[in-house]
Amino acid sequence: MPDLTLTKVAKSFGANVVLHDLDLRVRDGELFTLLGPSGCGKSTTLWSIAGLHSPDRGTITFGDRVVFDGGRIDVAPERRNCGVVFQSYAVWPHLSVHDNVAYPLKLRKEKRSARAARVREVLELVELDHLEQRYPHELSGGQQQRVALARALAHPPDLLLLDEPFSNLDAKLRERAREWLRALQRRIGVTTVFVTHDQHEALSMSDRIMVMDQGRVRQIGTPEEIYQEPADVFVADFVGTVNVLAGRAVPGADGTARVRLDGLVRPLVVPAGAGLDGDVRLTVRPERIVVHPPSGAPADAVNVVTVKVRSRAFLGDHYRYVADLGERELVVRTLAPVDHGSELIVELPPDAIRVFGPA
Ligand SMILES: Nc1ncnc2c1ncn2[C@@H]1O[C@H](COP(=O)(O)OP(=O)(O)OP(=O)(O)O)[C@@H](O)[C@H]1O
Repeated sequence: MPDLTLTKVAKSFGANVVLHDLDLRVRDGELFTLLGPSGCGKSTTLWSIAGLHSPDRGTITFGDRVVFDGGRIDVAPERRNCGVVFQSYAVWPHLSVHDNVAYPLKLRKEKRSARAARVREVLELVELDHLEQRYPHELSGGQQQRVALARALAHPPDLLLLDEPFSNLDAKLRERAREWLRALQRRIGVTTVFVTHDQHEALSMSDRIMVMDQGRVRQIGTPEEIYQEPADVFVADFVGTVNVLAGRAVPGADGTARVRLDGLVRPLVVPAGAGLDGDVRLTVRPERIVVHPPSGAPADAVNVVTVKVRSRAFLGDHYRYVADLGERELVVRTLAPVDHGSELIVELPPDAIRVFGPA
């Protein structure tokens, strides 16, 4: 399977600039996810790769094959050899499962016997071989989506392109579908570009994620890098839950870095070397905040503050509290049950804090 490279791909619809000189490289065999809010240009990127949109500028290559080059080269979608699955199942209602999957092979004029063998093979792959003669209306949503996937794989594609393929499935089924697809993708090793606006989906399935915002790349990294080392506040906030606290850096005489927050008596100690100056924003994940018992925090704990619980939600495996921290709110995630209105002694460990510039 080839690498996929996009170089300075730009696309506008009228005055609306949807992709700003996008650069990305998907490695051979990788499951690469485009993640971002609605309208950020994920589908436009995927469609440009598939050849369903022509970018205004830029280059797209599959390995050393140029499929798009500034309009001089624009290989037709059916010659790019991409398997594409969209959000809507887009299986033909009047064709059986077998005939849906056989269709692309028929178009390619493959021999009947080879066709039948390949259909059987991909239906086994998606675990639908026992439903070969059924029609789409006799299948569940998840099964229809697997038919669409089998059809995309029927003629082995160089690239598999998936645009929110699970969004019509309910939460439980979706979770199973993710695991199943990830295992299948690993097994067949097809280079895959996956579009979603669901951070959990992106984190759980991807080798690497590209976070997009308004047609620009915010960050490309592994799920761990994106979550633990976000490039900016947008990424930190879009992927997972994060507390964003605006404050002002104060130079520490002892070489440590500190940030003063309105309403807090003592400035917070933040990681040294954070390059602090003037207005800053701090981020801290709710699960990194340590909750101490009412008897208090150990003497060596830093950034210990008492906060008042304003609301609480029991979420089965943890409680989520929203508490007042000075003049702002702090989301805390913990197993400890605490009443609404009571006080919590919390610690914001410096290594859980990341420092960014002002908004
Ligand atoms: N054919 C089109 N004509 C005009 N504008 C379009 C067209 N397709 C997309 N757009 C606009 O381009 C922008 C990006 O759309 P795109 O579908 O790529 O976003 P997305 O990130 O996939 O969003 P979603 O998650 O909602 O599908 C949006 O502002 C959208 O309205």
